[in-house]
Amino acid sequence: MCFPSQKDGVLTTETVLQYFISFTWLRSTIAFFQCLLFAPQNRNLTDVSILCKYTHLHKLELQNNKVKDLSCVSHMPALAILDASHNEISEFFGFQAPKNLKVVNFSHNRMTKMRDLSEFSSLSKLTLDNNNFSEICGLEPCVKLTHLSLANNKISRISSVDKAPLIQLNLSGNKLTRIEGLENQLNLQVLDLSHNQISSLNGLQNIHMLCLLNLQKNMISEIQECKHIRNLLLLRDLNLLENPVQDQPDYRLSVVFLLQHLTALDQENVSPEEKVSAVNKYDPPLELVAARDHMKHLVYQMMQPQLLYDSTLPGVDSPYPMLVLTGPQCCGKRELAHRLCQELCEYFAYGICHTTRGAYFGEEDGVDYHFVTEEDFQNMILMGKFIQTVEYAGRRYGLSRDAVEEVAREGLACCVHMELEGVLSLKNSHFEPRYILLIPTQVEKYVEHLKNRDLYSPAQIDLAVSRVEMYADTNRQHPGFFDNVIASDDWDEAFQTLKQVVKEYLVVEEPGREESARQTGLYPSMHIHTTTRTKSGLNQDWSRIKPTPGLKWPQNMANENSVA
Ligand SMILES: Nc1ncnc2c1ncn2[C@@H]1O[C@H](COP(=O)(O)OP(=O)(O)OP(=O)(O)O)[C@@H](O)[C@H]1O
Repeated sequence: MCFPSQKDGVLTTETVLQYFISFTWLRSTIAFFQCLLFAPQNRNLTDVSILCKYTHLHKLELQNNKVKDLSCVSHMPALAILDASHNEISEFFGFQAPKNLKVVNFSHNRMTKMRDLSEFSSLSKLTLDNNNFSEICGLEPCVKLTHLSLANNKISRISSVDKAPLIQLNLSGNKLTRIEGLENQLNLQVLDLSHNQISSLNGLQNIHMLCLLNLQKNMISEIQECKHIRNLLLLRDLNLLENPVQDQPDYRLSVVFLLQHLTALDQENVSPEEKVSAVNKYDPPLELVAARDHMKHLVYQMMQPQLLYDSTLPGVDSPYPMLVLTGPQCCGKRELAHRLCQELCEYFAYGICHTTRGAYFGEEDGVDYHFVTEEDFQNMILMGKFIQTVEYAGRRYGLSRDAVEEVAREGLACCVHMELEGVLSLKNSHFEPRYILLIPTQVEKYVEHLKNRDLYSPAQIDLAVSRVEMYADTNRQHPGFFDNVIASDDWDEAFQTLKQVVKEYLVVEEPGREESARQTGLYPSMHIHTTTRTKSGLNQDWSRIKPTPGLKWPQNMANENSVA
């Protein structure tokens, strides 16, 4: 389009005057031009040299012309804002520096090489999109540069931006293969690295102010890459569209789980429901795990032909007496369970769980555990054999109905040891055991003990130690959840306390008669002391039992043998 005053793309005085906007400020009584705006856009201008005369220009907008030479800017010492986008300029800052030049837009030009910008240290916003730069350089002196955009160039490395206090950086549409040189960008809030060939998010760990990260159309293929940005707690908006990672199963839920502070992922809001589903899937609360476990075994059990378990029938007044020792791995509960079953063998027998882990040296199949294969364990689940199961350190453990039943048939109460997840699951069942927590109170001693066992890797030791607090916390948060809590630092002491506690449960009547009864084969009546609690810690009774070793308990034994 040609203007009357514009001949062959040459800017003339008439045109200049047409587009001037001037502000007059009064300082004392003298009026003078302080700031001028000029906007001859879309005019096919090729020559703007006439602007040399306008030395007071504050803002110059020349976008969408055909300007090649910007040397006129050398005569504008007051220039603060320069927009020369969509022109044909090939020289990068080919003019003397206006002292206060702050904002420059050279996008859509023909620039190929950056140069040292020492004279342009006031620059705060620099837009260089759609040029032909293959390297970022010369920006070190720009210590006020907060916005830098170099989209759609040919840059293959991030460099030279170390000292710039960037808030926004756009390097979309380049040839980047990795994220580097951003370690010191502590203020960066918006980062656009879309349309590159980046395959890892490594390098973003330190950018703690980052709020928006665009990585659309890159080469990120692993969900685990999100771990590099997991600690960026201000990150709200992440775009991973058109990356191979999107083909991973459960991609969205996994990312939402790993980055729970996100409010938008791939240009879609992350809903609270999604966050809950993600947590329930990847780190479900213990209660949920237990409820699922219980439900699973109940369903599989119901699918089997129903058996009448005469020894462990539930009853409102007569729940089967059972003792559960719980606590972190290797806190001594297993040893104490065995010892208790030996010393109080007329009341208790050890409930042998199943496990998929291999036997340790000295362990016996059918004594410590039933050692089974993964496949056998799975089949047992499908056959409805288990009351509860857990996965611990990659191995599976389960208490079978038969294990309890075997003990019950002997007229004894079953004593088992298990982790907290097992307790939670068991609390959903009709069994109403006594739960005794054995907890290490001296962590160093506990660690020492774990190490001395020579069985556990450092990761396993860390896991076990980290769970001590979980037990303590459960005890604090849910008073009554455990019937008793015993410090397990010294196993002998712990055993004495345990025995005493258990004897308090078992109120043996007329102890003097015990010996004569034994001699005559008649056992004293004994009942388990009644206290008030429930599955969650309130109102549960242990029924009175009268064990007759070697004999099968009658179905309604508890009622028959109740001691008034
Ligand atoms: N059926 C079960 N349900 C829940 N937890 C169980 C079950 N059986 C065993 N466990 C627990 O799983 C954890 C790992 O058991 P494992 O026997 O492999 O450990 P360990 O190294 O011998 O330690 P510990 O001396 O505590 O048994 C232990 O804390 C154990 O009590």
